[in-house]
Amino acid sequence: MDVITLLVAVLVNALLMSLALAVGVGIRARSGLQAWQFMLLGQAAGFGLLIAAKQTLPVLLATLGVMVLSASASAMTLTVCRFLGQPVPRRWLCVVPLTLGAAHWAALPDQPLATVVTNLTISLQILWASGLLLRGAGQVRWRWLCGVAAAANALLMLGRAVLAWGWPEAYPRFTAPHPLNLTHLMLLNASLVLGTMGFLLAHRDAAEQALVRLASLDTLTGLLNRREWMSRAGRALGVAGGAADDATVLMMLDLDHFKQINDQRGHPAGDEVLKLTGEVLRGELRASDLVGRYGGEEFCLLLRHSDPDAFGRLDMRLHQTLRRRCEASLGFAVDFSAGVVRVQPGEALAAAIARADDQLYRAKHAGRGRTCSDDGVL
Ligand SMILES: Nc1nc2c(ncn2[C@@H]2O[C@H](COP(=O)(O)OP(=O)(O)OP(=O)(O)O)[C@@H](O)[C@H]2O)c(=O)[nH]1
Repeated sequence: MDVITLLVAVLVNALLMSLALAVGVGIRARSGLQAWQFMLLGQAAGFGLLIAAKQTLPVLLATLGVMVLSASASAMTLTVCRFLGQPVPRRWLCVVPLTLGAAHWAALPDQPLATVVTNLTISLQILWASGLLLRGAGQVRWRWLCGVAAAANALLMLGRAVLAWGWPEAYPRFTAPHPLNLTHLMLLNASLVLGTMGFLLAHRDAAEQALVRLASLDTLTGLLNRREWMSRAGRALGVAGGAADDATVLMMLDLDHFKQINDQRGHPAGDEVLKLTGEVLRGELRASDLVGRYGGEEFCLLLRHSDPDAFGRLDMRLHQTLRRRCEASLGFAVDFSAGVVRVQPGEALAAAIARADDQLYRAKHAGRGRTCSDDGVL
């Protein structure tokens, strides 16, 4: 087994995986997988240039090869940042390959020094990406897979830098048939495959999470949709065990004259009102409260540990804030009617909703813009 054969194997492997990703998953701009495709292409191009440098223009092609490999390591960090939703350190990702190119060019008359500079820089780049993956990886398997594969690869590169620095005669250059070179290239091949598998898993996880979000959230307001609210409220009330405490309050809320808003100002204005209502509800309620869009212009709230005074103040704030926000953003005020009940211990969710709906009906008939209750919540 010689180093050039292994290098060609890495090149072909990286090219094929990049192609397979493009064909299988497509090319979606700014996605993590797209950055990984760049990483794979960078590996193929970088090693291609290093092999070509053996035949012609050694200094120029080797320097270009080193820069491309460093850019490929930057693409790995970009991949990780995109999958983890972290800010991308763009400047660093560009500056490091350019600086390495200049340093390699300057150092090249001294081959061991060029090897040290190259291996040290790229190994630190890869360790950076691997650190991002492994820090706080918890139970996320793809992070361990990609992080450990990258770290092993980086550590062997670091070993090369140390050898070239301390024992230049024993480690002349990266194409020498040294056991470290052979081990590194085999491990690099494996780490590219494992990395591709890991990031495909990450891609699948992200798609799964997006589906769960889509299935549980109302797309217009960002609140829980009816099905998800019912299921969470049912659980919160402990339907089976009748665990509702006597300070659990259920509120059904319906925007007033909403049809008129749609008819007179257009459907988009109606949608804006719904979005603002979602924002007001999210802004005014506690994280422990459950709020959902029940349907159309109707919303439902389940509030735990709500005493009458606190609920009265919240109710007033909701009416005032919605009127004020609509006035400020849309130029007209919108109010709502609501019915509120205290959930009885052991009461089924559907029964509490029906009682709150009766109170809502009362509020509409009493002139709208108010909240009604018949069991002392207000
Ligand atoms: N813009 C918009 N309108 C919606 C949406 N969902 C339901 N609606 C409209 O909401 C309106 C509800 O009208 P109604 O049930 O008569 O209620 P209302 O006009 O608010 O009357 P009151 O509740 O009695 O004050 C209908 O015109 C629906 O088309 C939506 O997602 N966007």
